[in-house]
Amino acid sequence: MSKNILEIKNLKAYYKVLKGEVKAVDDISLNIRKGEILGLAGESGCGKSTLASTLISRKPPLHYISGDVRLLGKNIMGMNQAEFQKMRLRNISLIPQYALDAFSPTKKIKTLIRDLVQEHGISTGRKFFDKVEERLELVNLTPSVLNRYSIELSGGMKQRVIMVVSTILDPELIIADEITSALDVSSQRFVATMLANLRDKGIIGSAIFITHDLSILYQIAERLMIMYAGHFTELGPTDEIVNKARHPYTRALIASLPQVGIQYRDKKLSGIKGTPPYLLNIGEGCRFRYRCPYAVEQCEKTPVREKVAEGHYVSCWRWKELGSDHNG
Ligand SMILES: Nc1ncnc2c1ncn2[C@@H]1O[C@H](COP(=O)(O)OP(=O)(O)OP(=O)(O)O)[C@@H](O)[C@H]1O
Repeated sequence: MSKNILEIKNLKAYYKVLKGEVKAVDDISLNIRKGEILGLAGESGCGKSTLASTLISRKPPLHYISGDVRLLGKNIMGMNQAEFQKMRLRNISLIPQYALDAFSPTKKIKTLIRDLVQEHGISTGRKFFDKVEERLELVNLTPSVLNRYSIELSGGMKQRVIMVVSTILDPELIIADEITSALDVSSQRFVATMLANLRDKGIIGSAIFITHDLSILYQIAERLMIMYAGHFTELGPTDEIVNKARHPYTRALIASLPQVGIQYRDKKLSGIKGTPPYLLNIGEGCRFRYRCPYAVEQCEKTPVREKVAEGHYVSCWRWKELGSDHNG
């Protein structure tokens, strides 16, 4: 059997809007290995959440365009809603941001959990809530939160409740989408570490951890993938990406690693002027070329993905000559 839980090949998913197509996920390839935490990072608008939505829901105006996505060997892009729903929570599960806030503040957490999982055809009897209570303790919450209202919980507590619900059926793959972004620094670390603990205990298999915050990924992810403006930029072991990145954009991200408590979306990338391009009907070429200090004529063509070292890939025409000690 494959050592990969998820295999994504040349995936394209675009928003179809009145003026054309927003190419938010454009030719992304990525395998998720059994048991790993992969960090997915990049500036706001680079397509991280769109990649998560493409895997989980694909609601209009988001449309799958092409490419192959296999979860546990099954082609999930070819599945209808009912077929995919059977894999939700059991095989693949999303931990969304702010999930509890979307529900009625007049319902107790226990009722909210019941509503959430019943949508997936899961029975919510005594046995189910015994397991919920056990899991709440694992994330340092007491079972008493079940009888409280969501407005009585802090952001970090709510995120941990959602983590418990999303992982209750021990899914092989978790996608955590910006689950730490709205939290203060100590809660961010706590929630991220909790997710890593669930993996270490074998409760979840693998995870894709999406965040703006590279410093959190540095602590919990074995590999990092960087996206820029819907394109693949760089992928590799975390240490190698942090210390020996080849892509000028990755290097700029690393160079702009925030001081404690400042997220880099709140801060301009040091040394790089400008903002990411608008992805509506965007054409050929490296999408970073408008901001890249090393851009040349060749960058008008979309770079191909090349192997730098074992497990380390980059999409930049100039990666070899630039080496790994330039500064974005
Ligand atoms: N419903 C939509 N219709 C059209 N374009 C969209 C829609 N949702 C997102 N986009 C565009 O798709 C691109 C990718 O957005 P996405 O939210 O996936 O980025 P992100 O990296 O997750 O950003 P953030 O970190 O801010 O959440 C952006 O250019 C965004 O404007």
